[in-house]
Amino acid sequence: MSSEPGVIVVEGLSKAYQVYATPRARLQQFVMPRLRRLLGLAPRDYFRDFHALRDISLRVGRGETVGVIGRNGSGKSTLLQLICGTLTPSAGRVAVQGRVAALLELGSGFNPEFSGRENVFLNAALLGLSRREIEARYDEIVRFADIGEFIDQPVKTYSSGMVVRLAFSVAIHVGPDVLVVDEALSVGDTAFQQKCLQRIRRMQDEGVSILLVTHSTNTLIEYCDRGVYLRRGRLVMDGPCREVVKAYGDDLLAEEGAIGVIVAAEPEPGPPSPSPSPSVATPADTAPPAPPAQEARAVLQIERVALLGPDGRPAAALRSGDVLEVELELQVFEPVAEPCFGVQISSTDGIVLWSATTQQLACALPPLGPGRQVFRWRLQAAFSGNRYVLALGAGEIVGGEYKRRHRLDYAGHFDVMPEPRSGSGWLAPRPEFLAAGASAEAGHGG
Ligand SMILES: Nc1ncnc2c1ncn2[C@@H]1O[C@H](COP(=O)(O)OP(=O)(O)OP(=O)(O)O)[C@@H](O)[C@H]1O
Repeated sequence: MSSEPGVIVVEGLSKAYQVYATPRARLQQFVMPRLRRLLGLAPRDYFRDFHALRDISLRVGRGETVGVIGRNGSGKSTLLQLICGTLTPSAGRVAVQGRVAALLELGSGFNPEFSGRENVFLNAALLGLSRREIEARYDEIVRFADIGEFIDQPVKTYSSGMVVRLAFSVAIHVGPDVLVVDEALSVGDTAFQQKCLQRIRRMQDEGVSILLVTHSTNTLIEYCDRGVYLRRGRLVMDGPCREVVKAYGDDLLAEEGAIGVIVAAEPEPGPPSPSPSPSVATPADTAPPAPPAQEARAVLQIERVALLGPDGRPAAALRSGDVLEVELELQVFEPVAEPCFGVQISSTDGIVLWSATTQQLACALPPLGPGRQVFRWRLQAAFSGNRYVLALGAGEIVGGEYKRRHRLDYAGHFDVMPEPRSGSGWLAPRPEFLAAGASAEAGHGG
């Protein structure tokens, strides 16, 4: 690690949780060691250590914004909590300079019995502001949170969005040196998220150091100076955002499996089924999931996807311009009068490159009866050398509009091999560069 000073310095940080196999083991751990000691026997443990974080070192400099990315359970929240001091490390050290404002677990800093107003004063005081300082900022805090009359109601009556609005507003108005945000923004509505991100930009300009956990690779690339990638409690990469996003995307795709793997997805609600049940994740070549329970039926469900190359065989790599077929097997639970299918192609960092529905493409499809059916999207891979991620949807036209009943956010991916003497990126506009000749007028000086 470099010897540069940091506003946040983390060195050799580890956190182990004690995990009990059963509630009984927890009770045994409470009682038995004392008993064994009384009996003169050597104590033994009834738990095992689970390492949520292992040997993490990183620095965040003044005015720097660092984004932390990783799959669920990779240790992101644990890292943030250790940095904020709400958890104690099992090994290593954390040093943070200045006032730290944190948005950790939703509303974790609020007392639910107190009103919003009382919580503002309580929170800001805990962050070191005097009563006079809080009074001077109070109106601005309330204006930014924009939760109306709720400010005088107990926080336990707030929606999760309101809690985030107030918590974020307090955090940004206490004049922090360090802002730590754990995915909290994803709870707010889009307009509020934008307002927060604009404020984050302003804080960056003011030299606040920011540590941000995000699942959005776009937010990482757009707002962070550096990315930190955690995988199963270990820091596997600390570097430029695009490289971190690429490594994360590669791992994600590798772990989800090769072509034809279906990830779990929620069928979307639709009449006549009252409440849909989640589908089961199944690799393409294993048995399909059992149909949803009778009382919680979905209209239809995509159960298998395969990506086929120009020869009709499963393919993971294509040449630019090849024809690609995306085969999907559908389980239809209820008759569908006007079926409709959607397809979306994205980059590995989640940017939608193209999407379409059969309705947009004016493909009139016959009604579907209950049972299994197989369909194919035929597409041309008119793309540059890169990796592409597919999402699929299926549903029906109701009142002239596409109502999606099931979506697979990840329905597979494919690589288009880079061609010699071509550009890079996503599009393949088949460029040529021509010398079109000098204009006669210019040549004669007008
Ligand atoms: N109190 C606890 N006792 C035991 N294990 C825990 C405890 N808190 C967290 N863990 C485990 O530690 C690991 C890391 O959890 P953490 O919440 O830090 O991950 P994360 O990357 O923030 O996940 P997510 O993206 O889902 O929020 C997980 O496997 C989690 O189950």
